[in-house]
Amino acid sequence: MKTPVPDYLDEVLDSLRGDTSGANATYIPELAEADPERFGIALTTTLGRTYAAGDADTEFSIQSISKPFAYAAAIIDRGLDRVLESVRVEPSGEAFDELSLDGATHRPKNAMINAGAITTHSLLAGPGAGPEERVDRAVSFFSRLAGRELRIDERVCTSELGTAHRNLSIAHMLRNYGVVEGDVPALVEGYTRQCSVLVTVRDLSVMSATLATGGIQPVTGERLMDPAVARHVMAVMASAGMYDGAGDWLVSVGIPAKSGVAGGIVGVLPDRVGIGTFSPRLDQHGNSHRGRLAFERLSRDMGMHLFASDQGRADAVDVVRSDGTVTFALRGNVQVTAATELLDLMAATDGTGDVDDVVLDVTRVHLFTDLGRRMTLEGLRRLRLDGRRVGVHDPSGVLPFPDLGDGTYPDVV
Ligand SMILES: NC(=O)CC[C@H](N)C(=O)O
Repeated sequence: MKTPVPDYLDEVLDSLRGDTSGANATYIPELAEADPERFGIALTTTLGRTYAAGDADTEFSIQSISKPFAYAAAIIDRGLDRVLESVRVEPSGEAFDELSLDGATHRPKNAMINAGAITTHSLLAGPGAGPEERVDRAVSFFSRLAGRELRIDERVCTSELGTAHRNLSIAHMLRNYGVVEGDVPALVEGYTRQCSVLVTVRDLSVMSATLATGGIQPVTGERLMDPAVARHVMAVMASAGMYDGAGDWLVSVGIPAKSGVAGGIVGVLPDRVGIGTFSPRLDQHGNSHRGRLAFERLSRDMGMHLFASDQGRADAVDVVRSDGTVTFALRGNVQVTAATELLDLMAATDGTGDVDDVVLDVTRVHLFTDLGRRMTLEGLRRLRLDGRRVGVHDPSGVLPFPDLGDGTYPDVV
C-alpha cells in the first residue's frame, strides 16, 4: 500500500495552482527574478515523518522565517529575561518593515517585525560576540533544526544589502535608543545574512516540527531547546508572525505561522505537525498568497485549527499483554490526556489476576510534562503496592530518575 498523504498534498497544490494573484517581492531585486510558478508543500509530524508535494526540494531564502528560530537561539544564549528587556511580546499590527518602537519603552514590539528581529540578531551568541559569530550561530542552529548543513545565498544577500536603506534606518533608530549596540551596518549585514539562508519546504517543516515537539528535532532526536522556549516562540508566532494580517490568519487558519518575502511560510501546530509552503507571489501583507490558501485548505480538511476542539492528539497509550506481563507503551507528549488514559488502563489491570509484571515502554515519548511524569510514576507506585513487579523501558532517557516517591526505582527492562 502507498500512503495517500502525498497524493492529498498534490491535490491541494493542483487545486490552487491556477491562482496567480499577488506578485513577487521586488524591493530585493534577486527575489523579483524568482520563478513565480514554483509551488511546494511539506508536512512533518512530531513522530518525525515528512510528506511532501510539488517543488519540495527547491531552495529559496528563508527571509523572515528565520526570525522565530533566531529568537529561540537568542533566548537560549541570553536567557528569556535579557531578551525581554530588549524586545517586547505584543502584536504590532504593523507591516514587517515599519520603523516601529513601543511609545513608552522605546523597545521593538515583537521579534517578528524587522525592528525586533534586528535586535534579536544582535543578542545571538552571547554578550561579547562579533558579527561573524552571530551569523555562524544562526546558520548552525538553523542547520541543526533542519537536520542538514544549510548555507547562505550570497547573491540574495548582496542584492538585499544593495537596497537595505529601510533596515539600516530601523537599526539606526534602535541604536539611537540604546536598544542595540555597536556597528549598525555590520549588524544589518549580519541580519541580512541570517535572512539569506537557503531552505526547502522540507527543511521548514522539520524545523517547525521541532517547535511542535517542544524542542526535540523529530528526525535526529536531538533536544535543541527547552519546551518553555518552544512555547514562547510559538505564542509570539501566533500573535505576530503574520504581521498586520496576524489576527485574520489566526481566526481563519488557526496555525501559528511565520512568512518570508521569498514566498515561504512555516506553520506549527503544537504536539502535532510542522508545515512548510513555498510560492513566491505575495499578498498585500507580504505573505505568500497561494501559501496562505494551502494553509487554509489544510486547516479545514485536516482539522488543524489550533482552537478546534474536535481533534484528537498524537499522544496515545497502547496496551500489549503476553504471558503474565502487560506493557503500556506511551507515545507523543505525556500530559494530562495521555496520563489520565494510562492511569485508567493501569487501573483496569487490577481485575486481571494473571498479571505479575508491568512494563512501561516510553521509547516513543517526546516529553513528559511535570504533571504527566508525576501521574505516571504514581501509577507505577500503586501497581507495585498491589504486589506487581514494575519496570521501565526508556532507551533514550525521557524519564530520568523515576523515583516512585519512596526513594526506590522501577526495574530497567
Ligand atoms: N518579510 C521578510 O521576509 C523580510 C525579510 C527581509 N530580509 C527584510 O528584512 O526586509
